[in-house]
Amino acid sequence: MVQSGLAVFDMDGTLLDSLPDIADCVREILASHSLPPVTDAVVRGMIGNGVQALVTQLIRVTDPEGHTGMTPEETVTQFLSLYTPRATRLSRLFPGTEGALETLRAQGWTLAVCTNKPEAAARHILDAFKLTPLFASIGGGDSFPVRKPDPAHLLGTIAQAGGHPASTVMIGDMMPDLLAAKGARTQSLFAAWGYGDPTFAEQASASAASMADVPGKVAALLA
Ligand SMILES: O=C(O)COP(=O)(O)O
Ligand SMILES: [Mg+2]
Repeated sequence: MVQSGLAVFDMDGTLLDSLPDIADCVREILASHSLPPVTDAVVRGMIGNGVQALVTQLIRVTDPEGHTGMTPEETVTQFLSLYTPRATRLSRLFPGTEGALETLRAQGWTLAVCTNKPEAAARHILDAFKLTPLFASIGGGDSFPVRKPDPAHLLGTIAQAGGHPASTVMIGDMMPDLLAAKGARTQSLFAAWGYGDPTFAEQASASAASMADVPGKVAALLA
């Protein structure tokens, strides 16, 4: 009998390789302020803490002296209006994602998403990939008063899915995912295929090299 519980997935860098669309929107914002473009590699390290954090880092890196007058508030609005409608133009699920989710469901796991992305954008993306029906709850970065790394974001997502922290594994690629899991007292699985530094694995209960590894790894964590 396979041990099963609740598997909570982060989105960007875990389910979805969202970097190409996010980086394109970032470059469009920079061009609108006559600033030079940044590479995908620069943007990669800015993803995972929510859109406010991405914008704050972007302004710090590209316009540290404030010559353009771009403000975090206006830039968040600009980013969301550019990104939300085209979030799946270039972005793709990581290899093996659909198969891993189907295997988990067949083994009796309940699935959820806990992302710092705004809930509307997250739902738009899951709908586009026809994944929405697989998830018992979708906790976005604006669904609760706080977001990862605050454990209340993960705990709220778990409660909405009808789960319990003791039988939950949080799967994610960045420190906010692993810190939220620690705070919520769930198991955690580091998504080594994502955008995080490999050393983040030290902060997780276990590490997976690819989506295909996830069903076996989460089962082992709850055994
Ligand atoms: O940084 C974001 O906006 C989203 O990141 P997450 O899906 O990895 O939580
Ligand atoms: Mg992530």
